[in-house]
Amino acid sequence: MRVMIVGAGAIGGFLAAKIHQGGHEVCVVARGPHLAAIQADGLRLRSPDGAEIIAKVAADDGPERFGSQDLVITTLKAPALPSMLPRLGAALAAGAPLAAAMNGVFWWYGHGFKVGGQEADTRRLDPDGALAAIPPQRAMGIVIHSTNEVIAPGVVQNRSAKNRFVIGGPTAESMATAATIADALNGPGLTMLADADIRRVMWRKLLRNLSSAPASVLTGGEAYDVLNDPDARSVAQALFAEGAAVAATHGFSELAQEAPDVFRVGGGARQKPSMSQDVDRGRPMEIDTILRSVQDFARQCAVPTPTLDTVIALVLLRARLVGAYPRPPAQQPADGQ
Ligand SMILES: NC(=O)C1=CN([C@@H]2O[C@H](COP(=O)(O)OP(=O)(O)OC[C@H]3O[C@@H](n4cnc5c(N)ncnc54)[C@H](OP(=O)(O)O)[C@@H]3O)[C@@H](O)[C@H]2O)C=CC1
Ligand SMILES: CC(C)(CO)C(=O)C(=O)O
Repeated sequence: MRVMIVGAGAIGGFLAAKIHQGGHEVCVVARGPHLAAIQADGLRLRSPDGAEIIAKVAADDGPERFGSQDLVITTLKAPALPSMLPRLGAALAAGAPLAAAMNGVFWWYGHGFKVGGQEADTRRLDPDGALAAIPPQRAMGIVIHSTNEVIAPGVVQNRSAKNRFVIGGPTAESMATAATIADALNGPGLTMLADADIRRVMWRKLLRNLSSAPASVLTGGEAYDVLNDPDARSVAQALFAEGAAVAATHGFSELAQEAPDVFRVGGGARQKPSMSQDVDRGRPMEIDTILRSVQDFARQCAVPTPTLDTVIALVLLRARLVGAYPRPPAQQPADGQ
């Protein structure tokens, strides 16, 4: 299979190395010193035990020169996807599916998915309509259960004992394609499973991100700190409960029962959630896909979310102060100020 990974950072680097190891033809789109290191020495993936694989993959700063692919996986942070899309024409020309491996709500989530007689409100995720150009039968999402970080240019450190990726899409046709992709990619080095109920899988992960990421953004703590501090933990539990109440209006009421697992003593990664790493680096944050989309769903179904509303307001301010989220037009400073 010819597979392109667009935005081969932490997650994309893991996937590229593993898919390459599985015998597929892999090319990656990256940039800066990370790209230069991949081009010079290959993509290096380190396991938690220190073992390393080096994947000699083709790499460039754009997708254009690689030509048509059988599968395009984007592992860009969500805010970067719309501006990349117009550049993917050649890669997608032969009808390749586009799978987004990401946290949060997929832009296609509402396609054919009614909540109280209305399509779920995902307008915030595609305000300019760029992503709507992807035909739903070729649109896919990958839910990630794997922790990785780019620790040096060209070097990805994996930090999970188990790494599991779950793929699915919004239509019967995209689900059939997702099953074919999972068959092709799943193997000893990579767990890639298809799930026809991908929205449920998405929510399970989303509730975990939603619970721990905001307090980490606001306090600088790791996910472990947020989930084990007696005071911050109650904020995380309230966020989980509100998110689970929203998920229930979408038909996923059993997810509320997972709270004891999420909040078991000693749980939570010994690493800052990626949204918190982004605010530290002043990089565009996935606030719309992980937080505000859930708030939009809540408003559509009249579910009260007082804790979520409060933390979103504070996270937005923190993000705006470091330039990681746009200010509303009314708050743009006047010339000369
Ligand atoms: N890391 C993790 O452990 C987990 C991440 N996720 C999710 O996975 C998704 C990907 O996250 P992650 O891998 O951590 O993110 P990274 O920032 O590590 O990877 C994204 C990569 O895309 C690159 N990039 C951005 N724009 C362009 C462009 N125009 N051209 C070329 N390269 C570009 C970035 O470069 P640059 O660095 O220069 O911006 C970066 O290397 C997110 O949705 C995240 O929430 C989910 C579970 C765990
Ligand atoms: C790895 C994990 C689960 C940590 O919260 C994550 O999804 C993230 O960093 O966004």
